[in-house]
Amino acid sequence: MPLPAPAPTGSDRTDADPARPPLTLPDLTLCVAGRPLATLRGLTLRPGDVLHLQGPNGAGKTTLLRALAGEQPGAEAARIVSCAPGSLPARAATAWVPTDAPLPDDLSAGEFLHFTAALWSRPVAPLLTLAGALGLERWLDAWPQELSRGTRQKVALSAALGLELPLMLLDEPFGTLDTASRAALLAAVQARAAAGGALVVTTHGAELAPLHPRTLTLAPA
Ligand SMILES: Nc1ncnc2c1ncn2[C@@H]1O[C@H](COP(=O)(O)OP(=O)(O)OP(=O)(O)O)[C@@H](O)[C@H]1O
Repeated sequence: MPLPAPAPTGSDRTDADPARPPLTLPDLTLCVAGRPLATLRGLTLRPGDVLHLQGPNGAGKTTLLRALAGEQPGAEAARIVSCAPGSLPARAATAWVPTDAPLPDDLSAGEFLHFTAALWSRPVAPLLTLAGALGLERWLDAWPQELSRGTRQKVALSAALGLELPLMLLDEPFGTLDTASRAALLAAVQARAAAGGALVVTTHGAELAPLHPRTLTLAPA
């Protein structure tokens, strides 16, 4: 399950720090099952950067995000807050929202937001504020199985963005959202960046264009 992750404590705490860029990606070849998939030119994401990760279907966008989240090999050379992907400090600094993010069956949407905030030792207010902006008030007492796909995604996005971690990895976050919710999500992404968060966002569309993001296009290896 992408969220929650271990709660950061003591020296693991990774609030935005310009001296520790949220993400450093060297030139690397992304491999899946031992086969080269895509090549990346190196980049460093600093607090406030929004990176639009783009490329055709099958280029490896999701694979790269999963590797950065520490869920599979492939990006061992990357550094997240100066630490290896999958390490505790890296995971403590990263909010990862895949497409169709799973939610626990035994928590209502609101309970999930409270649980996530408590696990990360963060205030729940930002998570609830985002949930409100995404129109989730009437769904906070509902179980995941009662929610539509887009509504579940809004819950996961509210949890991830509301934690206000240094790095957010969002895979096709606009894909299941209605028009009003897309605008609310774009505003939330912009606010996180303005507050010093760094975000990597995949989308085939032009939703991020108003933010003038940096871009990284995956090229076949
Ligand atoms: N665990 C795996 N084993 C083998 N092949 C895999 C594995 N994971 C992904 N792939 C392959 O890697 C390629 C890249 O997939 P990925 O989902 O990362 O692409 P994407 O750029 O996100 O595509 P889309 O735009 O369709 O979401 C695909 O050909 C996929 O089948």
